[in-house]
Amino acid sequence: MTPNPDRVIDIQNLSFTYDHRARTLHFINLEVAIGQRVGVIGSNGSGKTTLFHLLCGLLQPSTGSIYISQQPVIPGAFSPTVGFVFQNPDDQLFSASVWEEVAFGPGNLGLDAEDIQRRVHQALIFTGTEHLVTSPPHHLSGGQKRMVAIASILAMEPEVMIYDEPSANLDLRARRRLIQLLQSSRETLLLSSHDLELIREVCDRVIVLDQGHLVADGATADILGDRSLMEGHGLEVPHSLRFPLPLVH
Ligand SMILES: Nc1ncnc2c1ncn2[C@@H]1O[C@H](COP(=O)(O)OP(=O)(O)OP(=O)(O)O)[C@@H](O)[C@H]1O
Repeated sequence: MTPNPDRVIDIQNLSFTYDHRARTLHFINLEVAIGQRVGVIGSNGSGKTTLFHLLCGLLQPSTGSIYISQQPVIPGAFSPTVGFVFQNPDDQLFSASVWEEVAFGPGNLGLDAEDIQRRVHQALIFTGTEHLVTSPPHHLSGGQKRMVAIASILAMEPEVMIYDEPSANLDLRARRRLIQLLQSSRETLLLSSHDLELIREVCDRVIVLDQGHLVADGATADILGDRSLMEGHGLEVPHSLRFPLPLVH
C-alpha cells in the first residue's frame, strides 16, 4: 500500500486481538493531516490505549497497516517521530534528576551536547518545569510528574504526540496549565480523555470508539454536541455544550 503524502498518520484496516480473546479493535481506518488535534473518546475498554500502543509499535497489528510520516510503524522498533505520554507518569520516569530525565531521549538520538542542552532547556521552559531540574522525578507531585513526562517526550521533537488520559489526577490549576500547553503545541496530536471539556478546548476533530469499532469521526463540536450519538455510545454531551454561556453584548 502507498501511504498518502498529505497524511502524517495513515491507518488502514487495522485490527488487533490480545491472546486468546475476542477482537479488541475492528478494521480501523484513520487518516490525520499534519497539525490536526484529534480527540479519541469512548467508554472504558473501548480500545483507546490499545490503538495508541499499536501506533507506537508496542503491539503488533493482527491485520492492516500503520504509517507515520510515510514510514511504516515497525512493532518493537523505537521511532523518534512518535512521542507517547503514558497514562501514568510513574511508568515513564526513572532518572535521578529531572534534567537527566529530559536529556535521556535526545541523548539517545546521538545529538551533540549543545543540541541536547538546547532541547532540554526548551522542553523545560515550555512545560514550566525549569525550576525542578535538580529534583528527583519520583519526589514530585502528580501534576509536576505529568509535566516532566511531557517534557521528556517533547525534547525528542516528535512530529506526532500521543497523550493517553493526560488530565487524570490533576488539580484544577495543573489541568488548566496542561490545556494551555496542549493548545500551544505545534505537533500533530492524538489525545484520549474522559475529560470531554478538555477535548472540547484542545481538539479540532474527534473520533469515537465503541467496543473497538470506530463509530464516529468529525468536527469536535458536531460530535460532542450530538446527544443521540454520544448517549448511544455510553457518553454524555459535555456540560458547556448542553448549557452554553449566553453571549454578553
Ligand atoms: N494486556 C491486555 N491483555 C488482554 N486484554 C487487554 C489488555 N489490555 C487491554 N485489554 C482489553 O482490551 C480492551 C480495550 O482496552 P483499552 O485499555 O485499550 O481500552 P481504553 O479505551 O483505553 O479503556 P479506558 O478508558 O478504561 O482506559 C478491554 O476489554 C481490555 O480489557
